[in-house]
Amino acid sequence: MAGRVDLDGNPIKPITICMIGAGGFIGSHLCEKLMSETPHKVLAVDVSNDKIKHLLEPATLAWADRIEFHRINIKNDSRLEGLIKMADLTINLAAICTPADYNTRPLDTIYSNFIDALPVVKYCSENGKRLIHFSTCEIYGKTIGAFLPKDSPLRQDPAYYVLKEDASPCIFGPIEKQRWSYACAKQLIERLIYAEGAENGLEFTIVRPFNWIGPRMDFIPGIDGPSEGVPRVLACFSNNLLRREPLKLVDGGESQRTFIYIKDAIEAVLLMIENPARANGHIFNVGNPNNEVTVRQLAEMMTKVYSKVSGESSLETPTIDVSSKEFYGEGYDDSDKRIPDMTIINKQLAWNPKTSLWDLLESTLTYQHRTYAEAIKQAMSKSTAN
Ligand SMILES: NC(=O)c1ccc[n+]([C@@H]2O[C@H](COP(=O)([O-])OP(=O)(O)OC[C@H]3O[C@@H](n4cnc5c(N)ncnc54)[C@H](O)[C@@H]3O)[C@@H](O)[C@H]2O)c1
Ligand SMILES: O=c1ccn([C@@H]2O[C@H](COP(=O)(O)OP(=O)(O)O[C@H]3OC[C@@H](O)[C@H](O)[C@H]3O)[C@@H](O)[C@H]2O)c(=O)[nH]1
Repeated sequence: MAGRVDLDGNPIKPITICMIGAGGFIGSHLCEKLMSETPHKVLAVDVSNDKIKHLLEPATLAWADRIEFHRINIKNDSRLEGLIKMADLTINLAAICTPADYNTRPLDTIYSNFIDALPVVKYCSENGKRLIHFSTCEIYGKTIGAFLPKDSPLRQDPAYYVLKEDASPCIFGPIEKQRWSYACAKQLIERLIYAEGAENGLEFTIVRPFNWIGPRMDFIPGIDGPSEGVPRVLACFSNNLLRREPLKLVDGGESQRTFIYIKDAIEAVLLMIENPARANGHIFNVGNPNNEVTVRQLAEMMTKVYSKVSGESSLETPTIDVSSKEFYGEGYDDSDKRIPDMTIINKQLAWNPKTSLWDLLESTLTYQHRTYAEAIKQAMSKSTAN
């Protein structure tokens, strides 16, 4: 760790980071990176620490004095301001961020993504502390191209679909499509942070993740999460593969996504943490434009990769179609296509993703198989015995 320098060749000084939502998917990978590769200290705030237990125990771990867990619900805990004051930088990851919740629990979604984030912004601004806030690629909503006729040649023109931080509009559906409650709440908190920067000098960076995936994402229903719960697509498809049931394609699986390996994305976040002069005042897309697939293609690729890593044959009927109403309920809607423009992050942080979709699925599904296959087998044999 000695002799670490930033992108401008200046030595990096150890800092204290208040990380809110540190016990989640992204937080767990960020904590791991900070502990193993940097001298920084983390005040890890979350309601749960299951995903970072391996970093907290035993007390003999090399970094034991650099990470502290605080079980705090930021909705109602007066200790939050003290922790933000103690830190040099606050990173806010806390949110409800699974699409199945957006249309079924819109109030919780809006409170979590807007109201609960307000005190964090306020404490940072009032105490002159830097903030890295996690927003989302959903902020772009639908592409302009989605409104063109299906056979329009303009649909092939990147001007109609590539998503640029400083140029693309935010296009959401009508209010009754409650899917957009999340994107809209994230948009308003972005605008508030931006305004705090403009009017009160808050030093901020906003991150817009584009479908980061990897180990520890969400939960496997009935194993380490509620049996009726619906996680994001990686965990849904992993669950289907582990149980040898067909993968469900919502509305034909035609939507497109670009997936990025969590470890590539974490490299970008570390650059933001350690290069404040280059990151402050910016909004960054963080994704992998080279890894675009339709959800159907993702299902096909995951089926192949899982068969390779588990040694099990694929099902004769690997996928089935399901309507969004049946799968998510009333008020669901979808983003059609998400390709991040990379100009700003390339220019400011000289960062690029590295891992192909096949490779990232191979390491992630190896983890899923190793972690869950046995537990699923036991749960399934128990339920057939009953
Ligand atoms: N993973 C992605 O691809 C992705 C994409 C776009 C945006 N994001 C954003 O990144 C952030 C982190 O996402 P993630 O994938 O790690 O999700 P996650 O659900 O795994 O992590 C969120 C964490 O925040 C915690 N949390 C929520 N409310 C809290 C509260 N009131 N008090 C304390 N802790 C609370 C949860 O317990 C959880 O551990 C979110 O803001 C999300 O909107 C993620
Ligand atoms: O079993 C499933 C699950 C999901 N899907 C589809 O797969 C696509 C991706 O779904 P995900 O659950 O990963 O979530 P989305 O990409 O739509 O949204 C995510 O985007 C970025 C973040 O802000 C959030 O983590 C989440 O809103 C959607 O089109 C969804 O309808 C299926 O076809 N089958």
